[in-house]
Amino acid sequence: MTVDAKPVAELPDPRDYGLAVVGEEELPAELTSLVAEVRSLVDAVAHTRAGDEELSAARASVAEAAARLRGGPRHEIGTMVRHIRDGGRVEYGTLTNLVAGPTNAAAPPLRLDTAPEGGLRAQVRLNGTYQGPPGLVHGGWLAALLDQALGAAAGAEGMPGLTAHLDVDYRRPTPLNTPLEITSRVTGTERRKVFVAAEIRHGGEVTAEGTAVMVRIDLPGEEGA
Ligand SMILES: CCCCCCCC/C=C\CCCCCCCC(=O)SCCNC(=O)CCNC(=O)[C@H](O)C(C)(C)COP(=O)(O)OP(=O)(O)OC[C@H]1O[C@@H](n2cnc3c(N)ncnc32)[C@H](O)[C@@H]1OP(=O)(O)O
Repeated sequence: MTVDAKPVAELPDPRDYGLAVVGEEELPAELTSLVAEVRSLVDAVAHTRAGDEELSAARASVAEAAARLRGGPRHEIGTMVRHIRDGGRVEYGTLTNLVAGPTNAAAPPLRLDTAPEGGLRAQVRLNGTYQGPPGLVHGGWLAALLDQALGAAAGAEGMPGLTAHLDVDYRRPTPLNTPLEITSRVTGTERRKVFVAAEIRHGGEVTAEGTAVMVRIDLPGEEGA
């Protein structure tokens, strides 16, 4: 279904919306490796069986690290990050996006690239901190992954927007600690609505799939278009 399609030829520049932008390549390697270390820390804390002495020493180290970082210069909330993806495609996302933000240690993170068959594709492996039922990925988290892949598919076609409606079907249990494939694409447009579809697969089988209506953000100067 493609009615009144209005894809934006050029990606909107978040600076036109008054948002700060940082290039992914400008993030210090020390910061990205710190984020990776914290991801590993969260997993280690979640599953540790250490004794009181070890736990107390670890708590003191973590508190000291947090104190070092808390007072320093910070990116403001809403700062966007510019990624250069395969083939030179430019993508903007929020720096601390819960699913894909490169400085968010709570994000896996998800990196979506252009798929040869069209749309976007990513591989992700979720550790035990994404657990819902025993040994399985939390359903709310699967919905978050799908939402991100759906929004990014619209964004990749120059139609960034907000999710107005999200439908998720859980087809099979999704295991932890194993490669998952995520795919997404635009299936149609109607005025400001962008229809998108996405799947999560394990071993080639769909474990969860979703569709959404994204409502395209008005570009400055085209309100009501
Ligand atoms: C800022 C600059 C950025 C620049 C570059 C960015 C690049 C980024 C690219 C890519 C990465 C993105 C990855 C993100 C992924 C995660 C996404 C999220 O988590 S989004 C957070 C959760 N969602 C919300 O918080 C929305 C809350 N809702 C709203 O704000 C409004 O309801 C909104 C904007 C969705 C619509 O409000 P209205 O006033 O603008 O528009 P109306 O006139 O109501 O609707 C427009 C059309 O949409 C339909 N519509 C509205 N709500 C619907 C619904 N729930 N279901 C179905 N259709 C709906 C309406 O019926 C209308 O359709 P008709 O043209 O008349 O046919």
